[in-house]
Amino acid sequence: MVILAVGGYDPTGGAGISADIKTSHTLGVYCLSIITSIIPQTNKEVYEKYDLSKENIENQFKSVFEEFEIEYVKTGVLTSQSIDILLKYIDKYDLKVICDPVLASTTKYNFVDEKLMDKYIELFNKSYLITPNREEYNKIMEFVKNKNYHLKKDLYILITGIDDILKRNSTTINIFKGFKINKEVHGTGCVYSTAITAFLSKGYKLEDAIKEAKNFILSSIIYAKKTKYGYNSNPTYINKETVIKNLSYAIYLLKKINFTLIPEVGSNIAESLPLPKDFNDIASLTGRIIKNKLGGFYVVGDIEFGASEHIAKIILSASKFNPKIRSCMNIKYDEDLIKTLKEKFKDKFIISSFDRSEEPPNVSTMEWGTTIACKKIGKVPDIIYDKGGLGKEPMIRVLGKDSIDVIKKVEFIQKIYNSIKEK
Ligand SMILES: Nc1ncnc2c1ncn2[C@@H]1O[C@H](COP(=O)(O)OP(=O)(O)OP(=O)(O)O)[C@@H](O)[C@H]1O
Ligand SMILES: Cc1ncc(CO)c(N)n1
Repeated sequence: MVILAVGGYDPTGGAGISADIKTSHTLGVYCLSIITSIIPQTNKEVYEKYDLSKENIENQFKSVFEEFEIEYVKTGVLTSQSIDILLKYIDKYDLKVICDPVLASTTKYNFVDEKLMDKYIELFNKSYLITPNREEYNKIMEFVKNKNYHLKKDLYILITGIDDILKRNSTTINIFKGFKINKEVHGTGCVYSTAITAFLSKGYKLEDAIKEAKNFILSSIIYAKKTKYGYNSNPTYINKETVIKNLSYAIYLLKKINFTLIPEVGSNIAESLPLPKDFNDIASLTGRIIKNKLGGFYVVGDIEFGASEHIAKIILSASKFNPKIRSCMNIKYDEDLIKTLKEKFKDKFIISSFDRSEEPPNVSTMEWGTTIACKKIGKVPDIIYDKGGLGKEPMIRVLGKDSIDVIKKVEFIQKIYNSIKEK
């Protein structure tokens, strides 16, 4: 698959063509790119907008259409000259255009004047989908009304916000629920519209492409790159395939460890999609990791989504505190081990706990216990333990950013346990 991104260049890589290429590449789609303007900027301000000449843009178009067959085009920051050229190519190659109408930067630098708005209306009427944020949508509709213009009836409009509203012919046809993450991230509009374009180029139907791109942009925000003045979106794709691969490799790694910290009830390891809503967003073993008679262990069952409740509840609660925590494994409790980890490895492991005797009635122990353990220290710990209760085995739970991270922590903990027991 190939897509073409036409937009501005942001040297920090947070928005524009750089973000488009990273997004497309992360999704396995080859991204051609045409630069309309060079826009030096930070997350605090835009320094300038240097528009490339009509001749140069014309040659950029000529080169990519000479070398490749292109069906989908995503647009970012455009200029009058680039829109004029694009309009010709849309007709000549019957292009499907996804236009992200970037009227201004998040730092309030205007990219568009009235003359250019006229051109944008012409482009919208030759586009498949436009993806304005709420402010841009209101400006476009006011401009259309004031100039007595009309938008074609079959134009899809995705109004982005936290929830995104898909309209066609002024009728709402779907709403894509979001989840506010407390970060102001630069370039989310670019990444989102490019992700939609990439999924469309893979053959996804529009609403499926938007749904998948929504998961993609949320992951890209969760894993956004901290910069001096803010955050840059970090195109990140974690889907069911990623989770299953991680868990499979994690179990492969576990089998290389002399893992003996197996509780009587057995162990399980689970990993979730980003921002899991329920058990179905979390994969684990359908069976358990259980001791065998030779001092080793068996891994029983397959990896399936929805297979775990106990460990899944821990992840569902922990991810509310830190959406980067997507995995957990329960291992055997040992008092000396916890004591040693607390005294000698506090720089490596953040440890918290809960006391079952303090559990209120009618709660899920794992949800209540995980929440208590996180609230106690104001973050998600690496280890949450409890000393058990009536008919309940004491337990250690190891948490991490994914199941491979968790296994590496378990391997270290096992070595500490072995060193204690050898003394
Ligand atoms: N902090 C956030 N938490 C959750 N979702 C977010 C956040 N910021 C942006 N998004 C999502 O990213 C997508 C695009 O973001 P937005 O609506 O901000 O576009 P935009 O204003 O064009 O972005 P930009 O101009 O920064 O490129 C939307 O689906 C929105 O829900
Ligand atoms: C180059 C570029 N494209 C898009 C945006 C929108 O944020 C930006 N700030 N810079």
